Amino acid sequence: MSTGALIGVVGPSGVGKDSVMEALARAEPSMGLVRRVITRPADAGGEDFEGVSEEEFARRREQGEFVLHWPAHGLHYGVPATVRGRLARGETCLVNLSRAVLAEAERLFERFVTLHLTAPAEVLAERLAARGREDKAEIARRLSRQGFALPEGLGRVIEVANDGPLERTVATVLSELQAGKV
Ligand SMILES: Nc1ncnc2c1ncn2[C@@H]1O[C@H](COP(=O)(O)OP(=O)(O)O)[C@@H](O)[C@H]1O
Ligand SMILES: O=P(O)(O)OC[C@H]1O[C@H](OP(=O)(O)OP(=O)(O)O)[C@H](O)[C@@H]1O
Repeated sequence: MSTGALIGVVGPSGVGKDSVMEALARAEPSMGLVRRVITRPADAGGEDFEGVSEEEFARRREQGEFVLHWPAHGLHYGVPATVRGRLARGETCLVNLSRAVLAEAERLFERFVTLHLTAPAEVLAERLAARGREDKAEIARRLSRQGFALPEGLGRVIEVANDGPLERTVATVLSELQAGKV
């Protein structure tokens, strides 16, 4: 069996990373979602994640339980190393990443694809307000990162606008992935 591809989904806050990942997994049952470990209260809402304390996160990091980890928005995010077993069993996995770890992810995973989602600034602002997980100040901080570019020299990048219906984004992503025979 061939190794599964890891699809790292990136883009500015509010662009729809989690929504697109969930819709892709619904549309294509061979794709699985990676549940991240985050130092965020477990009942914050939004994506399905495992909420842990700072101490527990540090303990897991030191034990090598994360294959990737990074700080952002005053939180710590970790990708459980168990994703390696899933990929080895041929599963295609979707994971929400920071743009800052893409080069490292390419080095670590044999079949890595970046899915870069985009949307106009006013759409991001409207969506973050409607999502309601963060207060106004935190939304402003998140919006200020929207211009943050992808690192130079990445291998395989698929860029898709998520400014229309989710179904359209999903169809475009699936056809781009198939075109590249991921
Ligand atoms: N294509 C879309 N059309 C309309 N609303 C969307 C679309 N994609 C995402 N949303 C909404 O935008 C908000 C932010 O989406 P989310 O998936 O949390 O983005 P991100 O993970 O990139 O911050 C959510 O309330 C979600 O329901
Ligand atoms: O370095 P960046 O590419 O800007 O990404 C920073 C962080 O933002 C996102 O987090 P999260 O999903 O918690 O926030 P979001 O839903 O508001 O994007 C993403 O998953 C990273 O953890």
